[in-house]
Amino acid sequence: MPGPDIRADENVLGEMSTEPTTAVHSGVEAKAERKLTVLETHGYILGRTIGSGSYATVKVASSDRHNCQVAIKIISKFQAPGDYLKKFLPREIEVVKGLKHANLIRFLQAIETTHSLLDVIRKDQHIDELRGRRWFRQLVEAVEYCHDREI
Ligand SMILES: Nc1ncnc2c1ncn2[C@@H]1O[C@H](COP(=O)(O)OP(=O)(O)OP(=O)(O)O)[C@@H](O)[C@H]1O
Repeated sequence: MPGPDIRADENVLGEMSTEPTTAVHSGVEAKAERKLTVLETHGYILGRTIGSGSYATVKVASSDRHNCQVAIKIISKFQAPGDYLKKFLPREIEVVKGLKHANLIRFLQAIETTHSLLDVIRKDQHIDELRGRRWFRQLVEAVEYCHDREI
């Protein structure tokens, strides 16, 4: 993996939420505020795309914590094959983690995100009855649990 001028490398598994939301602050002025993305909560401000591979998109970002620019490798767990996620990617991370040389990229961290129900529906588009029934049961059980506690 090349990295001529960007020395840090970041592996991100999963997808990031970019959906905006609004929050109302107490005080004189009510101000609209955007929900932070997963990367922003880790102190990274995402920039332009600098490359793409078979299963990843690589973007440049600035890091508050590291006080430098980093490369962020974003991998969709929906799109990448199981073999890559379970075998090749962990191996790549292990190898890169062990590299400590002035002229090579340095691995900083991996962030794995989980998928929301909306992500699954967007991807699969059609939810079969078996899955729909299972999810609905889980939902009803959770609501019942809350109701039992008078919530
Ligand atoms: N640390 C980095 N610094 C700068 N650019 C990078 C860095 N890592 C990756 N890139 C850029 O992103 C591209 C995609 O990288 P990625 O590791 O996903 O795939 P690849 O190794 O090029 O190919 P493949 O997916 O087939 O193994 C690279 O070709 C390179 O241009």
